[in-house]
Amino acid sequence: MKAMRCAYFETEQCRSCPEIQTPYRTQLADKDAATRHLLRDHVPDAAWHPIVASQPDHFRTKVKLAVGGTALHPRLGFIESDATVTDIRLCPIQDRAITTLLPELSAFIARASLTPYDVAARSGELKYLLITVAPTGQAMLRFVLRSREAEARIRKHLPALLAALPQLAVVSINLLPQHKAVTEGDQEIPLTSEQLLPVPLPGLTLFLPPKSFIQTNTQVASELYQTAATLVDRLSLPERSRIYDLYCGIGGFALSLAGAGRAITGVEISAPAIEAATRAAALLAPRAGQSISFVAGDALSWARQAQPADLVVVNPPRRGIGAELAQWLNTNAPAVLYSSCNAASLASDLAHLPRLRPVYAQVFDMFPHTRHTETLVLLQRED
Ligand SMILES: C[S@@+](CC[C@H](N)C(=O)[O-])C[C@H]1O[C@@H](n2cnc3c(N)ncnc32)[C@H](O)[C@@H]1O
Repeated sequence: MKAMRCAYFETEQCRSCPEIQTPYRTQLADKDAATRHLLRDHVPDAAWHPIVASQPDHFRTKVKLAVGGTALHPRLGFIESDATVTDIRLCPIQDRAITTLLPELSAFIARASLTPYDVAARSGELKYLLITVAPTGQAMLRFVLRSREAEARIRKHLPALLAALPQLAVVSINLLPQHKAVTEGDQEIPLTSEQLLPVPLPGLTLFLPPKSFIQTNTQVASELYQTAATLVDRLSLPERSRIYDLYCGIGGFALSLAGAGRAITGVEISAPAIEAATRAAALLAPRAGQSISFVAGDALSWARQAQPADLVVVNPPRRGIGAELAQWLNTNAPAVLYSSCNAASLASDLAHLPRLRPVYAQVFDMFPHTRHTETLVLLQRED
C-alpha cells in the first residue's frame, strides 16, 4: 500500500499528519510495536491482538477550522505561529461530508459579513467553525464567536443556509469572548430547534449535543465499541451483573454493552452528555433484567460511594484515571475494560492495578498519520 498524497503536507503548508508519507501498513506496524513496547512491563505478549486499521483517508468525522482572511475571502484551517490562518479546506483526511459543506459555509461567512477573528490584532468576530458529521451525512455546525455582535446577521441568513445545506441538522453559536488558546467557551446559543445530532452505529444510535465529546473517527470508534461488546459477552459475568462505564460521554460503551440481566450505570462530568445518553438508552430494545442509567458527576467521587461492580469500563481523557481511581478498581472490580487515548498514562495507571491481569489488548488506529493511538485492554482479577 502506497503512502497517501496530501498537497498541503507536500508543500509544507500543514504538518498535522507527520506520518502521512509513510505507507499506511508501515504506520500500523510501527504504531502497534511502539504501543506494545511502551506497555511491555504491564501487558504480556500473549494478550496482544492485531491492530485495528482505519480507512487511511476521509476518516475524520469532526473538525475544528480556524477562520482567517476576510469575510469576503475567508480561510478555513489552522492558526500558524505568526497568527495567520492556513486554508486546508480540501484536507484529505476529513470526511467528504465535511468537505462538501465548506464552499457554502464560506459563502455564508461573506453573506453574513462575519469578520474573521484576527488573533494578532485581537479584532473581528468569527474564531472557529466546529463541524461534526454522522454516518448519514447529517452535520452539526457551531460558530465560535467573540461576542453576540454577529448573531442577528447569522439568524437572518440561516434559513437560506439550511435550504442550501439540508444536512445541517444542528446549528449553534458558541461564545468565546476571552483571547485564549482554547477552542470553545461556556455559553452555547442554539440556532436550530434540534440540538442533538443522531449518530447511528450498528445496533444503536448515539445523540451528540453541541458541547460534548465524540470520538474523531466514527468507523474506528464503532469497531472499538463492538470489540468491547464481544469481549464482555465472552466474560462469565453473573446472571444479574452490575457494570459501570466511567467517563461515559454520550454513552458509546454503556449502550454497546446493554443486554439481558445487566444493570449498567454510566458516569460522566458533562450534564448535556448524560441527557443525550439517557435519550439514546430509551431507544434500545428492552430485555429482561436490563437497566441502563446515566449519572452526571465526577467519576472518582461517584466510584467512592458505589457498590463493587462485576465489570468497570473506563475511557478517561488523556491524563488517565489516576492512582486513586485505579486503586478503587483494584479493590472493587474483578474485571476492567480500559480504553485509552494515551498509552503513557495507561502504563502508569496499570501499575496501580496489581490484582488485575491484562488478558486482551489491542490498538485501534483512531488517528492515522499521527503517533496517537487508542488502546483497549481487558483486565481480570487473578485471585
Ligand atoms: C475520552 S472521552 C470518552 C467518552 C466516551 N467514553 C466515548 O467513547 O465517547 C472522556 C470523557 O470523560 C469526561 N470527563 C472528564 N473528566 C471527568 C471526570 N472527572 N469525571 C467524569 N467524566 C469526566 C469528558 O467529559 C469526556 O466525555
